[in-house]
Amino acid sequence: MSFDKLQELIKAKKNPTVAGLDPKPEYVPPHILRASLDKYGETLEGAADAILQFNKGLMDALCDVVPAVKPQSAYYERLGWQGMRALEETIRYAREKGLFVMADVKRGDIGSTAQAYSDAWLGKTRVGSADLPVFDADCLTINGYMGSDTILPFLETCRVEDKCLFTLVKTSNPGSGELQDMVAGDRVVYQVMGDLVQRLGKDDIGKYGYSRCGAVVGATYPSDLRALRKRLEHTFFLVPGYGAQGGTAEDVRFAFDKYGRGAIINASRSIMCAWQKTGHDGQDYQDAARAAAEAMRDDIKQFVTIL
Ligand SMILES: O=c1ccn([C@@H]2O[C@H](COP(=O)(O)O)[C@@H](O)[C@H]2O)c(=O)[nH]1
Repeated sequence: MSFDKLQELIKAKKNPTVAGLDPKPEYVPPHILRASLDKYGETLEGAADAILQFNKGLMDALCDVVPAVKPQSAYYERLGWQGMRALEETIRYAREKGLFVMADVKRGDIGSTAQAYSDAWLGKTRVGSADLPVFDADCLTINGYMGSDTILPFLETCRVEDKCLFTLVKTSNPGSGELQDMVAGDRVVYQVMGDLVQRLGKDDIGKYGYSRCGAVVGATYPSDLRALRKRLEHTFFLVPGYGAQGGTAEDVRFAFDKYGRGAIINASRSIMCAWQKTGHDGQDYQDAARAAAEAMRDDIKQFVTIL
């Protein structure tokens, strides 16, 4: 069970947080960006090289503090195929460093296309008689709002490959309530989605009590987070929205079960861009990122004890 592996890494590092890798060239310290642009010019290749070097430096600094990284595919896609190559190399490097890789791609489509996405991100692509891993993440975010036929192909790949998923349930953005909070019979839409996620995962529960089918639940709606934790006892949560979006440790404490398990809290910009607040031109970006990740861990530890 892949959430078992994640839970064990969380316990070993005493840290239920994940560092987001959402790199824009503007977030890369000037000395790294300059070196890549000198080598490749002001090109997509230059920008992709810069974000890859930045990611590697961040992972070197963070790999003994955080259990996981969450690269957000959009920041790599915007640099074309060179960006996607940087993402593939980022994932490979993370795995070499013993980090659990959560690819944030929020994919979802009809069953046959969902299968192709899950081959690409979690499984293997068949070429002749060979089955070839592609991005090979440990875990994936998906958008399951097209229904169970979208989620099931991903879940089947997870079962075969011993991996796991996070499906969007109640997202952290200001407009999430426009659709997700709509009343649907005796429930609201995000509760319907949460119940579906829990039902689809229920036959494959790991040793810590969680299925392979997790949920994304934002830190920015703490009362919904608290109610969902009670409602979805077998569903592991990915909780974005801490830090840059205003979520606090007091808010995210509701994501955990009584053993301090069942959730991982994400922060991206507040870790990656920590160097921009130190006034040292980015030469200290690794120390700054590490200090930000340790501060987040210690902040959450005030409210959550991991057993
Ligand atoms: O509801 C959601 C779902 C996903 N995200 C993603 O998490 C990070 C948050 O980044 P910060 O810089 O820590 O705000 C980003 O990759 C989002 O795409 C989310 O924020 N909310």
